Amino acid sequence: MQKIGIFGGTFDPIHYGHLALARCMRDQLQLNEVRLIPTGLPPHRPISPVSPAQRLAWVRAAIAGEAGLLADDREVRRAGYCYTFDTLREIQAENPQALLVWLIGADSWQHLPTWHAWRELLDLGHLLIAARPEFDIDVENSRLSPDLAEEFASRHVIANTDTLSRGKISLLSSPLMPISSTQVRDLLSRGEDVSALTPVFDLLDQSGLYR
Ligand SMILES: Nc1ncnc2c1ncn2[C@@H]1O[C@H](COP(=O)(O)OP(=O)(O)OP(=O)(O)O)[C@@H](O)[C@H]1O
Ligand SMILES: O=C(O)c1ccc[n+]([C@@H]2O[C@H](COP(=O)([O-])O)[C@@H](O)[C@H]2O)c1
Repeated sequence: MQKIGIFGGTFDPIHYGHLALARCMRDQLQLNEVRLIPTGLPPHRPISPVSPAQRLAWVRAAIAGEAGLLADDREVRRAGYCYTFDTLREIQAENPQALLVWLIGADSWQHLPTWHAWRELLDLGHLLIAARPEFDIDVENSRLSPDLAEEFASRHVIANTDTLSRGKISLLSSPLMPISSTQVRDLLSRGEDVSALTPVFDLLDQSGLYR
């Protein structure tokens, strides 16, 4: 069965943490491809002054020539808010035989109950959650909403190539990466070197953005 990885983000800008996660899901779960999908108009955060087209261009540059990683521009082209539910449904309709395997970080996971049609969204693919420093994914943790803990308990499986299945949730076995777009933006605004944090440091520099 074809297995399509889906990794949505603001990518404002893309960094090595994003790349590591995309490679990790591709390799560990033997996905045919992983689509990085920069969001256009995000429903849950302030609009970035950096255009969707610019963020997409950096994603393209960051993954150029890398087998199995693709940039998908559908959310950049979409008019109105970008909901992951719509994105997964579209990709499934275009690939009726494929299994969708979608990834979010632990911070996004904590906020999932605020997402559009979040329970139905969980039925559309196999969700992978990536650990992130300072964001707990421990389902015993009292800060996790009871609704979310309940969904996790009923859907959780250990991720491997045999257990991948629609409607399931797994923790991705990925290294903890203390890196964020916020950190990249902050360093750039102070004129500091970000070459250790993102492969597109030279393009960021040339753009003059975030200064
Ligand atoms: N270092 C990381 N570890 C785990 N997950 C991450 C990491 N960086 C980003 N993610 C996840 O990748 C997805 C897209 O992230 P996004 O593009 O918002 O980057 P970000 O670094 O979180 O940005 P910002 O600092 O602007 O919030 C989100 O689900 C987020 O949780
Ligand atoms: O569908 C939703 O309601 C929804 C709400 C918040 C975030 N998302 C998606 O989650 C991904 C990560 O979002 P962010 O803000 O952490 O970059 C990105 O693809 C967003 O489109 C989706």
